[in-house]
Amino acid sequence: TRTSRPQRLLQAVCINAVRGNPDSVIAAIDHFCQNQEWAMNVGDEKGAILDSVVMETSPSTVLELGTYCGYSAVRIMRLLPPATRFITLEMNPDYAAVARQVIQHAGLQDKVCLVEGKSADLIPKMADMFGIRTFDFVFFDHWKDCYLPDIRLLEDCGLLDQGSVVLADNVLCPGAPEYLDYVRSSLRFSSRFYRSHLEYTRVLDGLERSEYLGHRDAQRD
Ligand SMILES: Cc1ncnc2c1ncn2[C@@H]1O[C@H](/C=C/CNC(=O)c2cc(-c3ccc(F)cc3)cc(O)c2O)[C@@H](O)[C@H]1O
Ligand SMILES: [Mg+2]
Repeated sequence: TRTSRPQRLLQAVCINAVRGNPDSVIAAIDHFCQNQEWAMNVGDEKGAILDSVVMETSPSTVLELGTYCGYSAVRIMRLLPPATRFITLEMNPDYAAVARQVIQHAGLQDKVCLVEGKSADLIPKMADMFGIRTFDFVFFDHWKDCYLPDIRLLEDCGLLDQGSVVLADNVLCPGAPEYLDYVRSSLRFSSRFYRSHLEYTRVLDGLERSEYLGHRDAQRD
């Protein structure tokens, strides 16, 4: 096929969403994925949980791993006050290009900082590149086998502070078992699971919210 699924998703946004209206962009993507083609956006059911965790955290600095088409970036940014720093990392240039246009259609292009590259390469550069000391809120929605190495990397780079919240998508489907074992057994995190469903389906899935408790030692046995 000539166009990719992200390009067809972007087309649906351009046709059906009102420029400058983030909620209409979210609705257009959800409609496209429910009625035309499934795509791996966090979706409306898990998206509502994402919204509530963002709002209760009221973060000053936000990091997202795995922009894809920009759906969760729009969901998060539409809730943030003007001064909030929002950084999203995407390794695939084609997806990044679609995401920039989706975010622009929502009118949020001045708020987004979309960096192209791999999380493991970029996380150690966050302080130097953006003068960010710590992130108050981090959303994991990239390759599931990167969740564990990347939360360890965030800790090692000192990018998590006491009270920082890491919210991870898909901990049941496709699943991130090693990540779950780690955050649930570590004395440095307090974790809780939000039961939900895989986007646009009835398949069980959920989000894990892990709050950083500070630099402690030891593991829970
Ligand atoms: C280390 C690194 N650095 C930077 N960008 C990175 C990166 N690793 C990946 N990315 C980027 O992030 C997105 C990838 C997201 C991966 N998400 C999923 O695999 C996923 C899959 C499903 C799913 C569930 C049931 C099924 F039957 C099929 C699929 C649902 C989901 O919600 C998912 O998130 C994609 O845009 C990729 O380029
Ligand atoms: Mg996901």
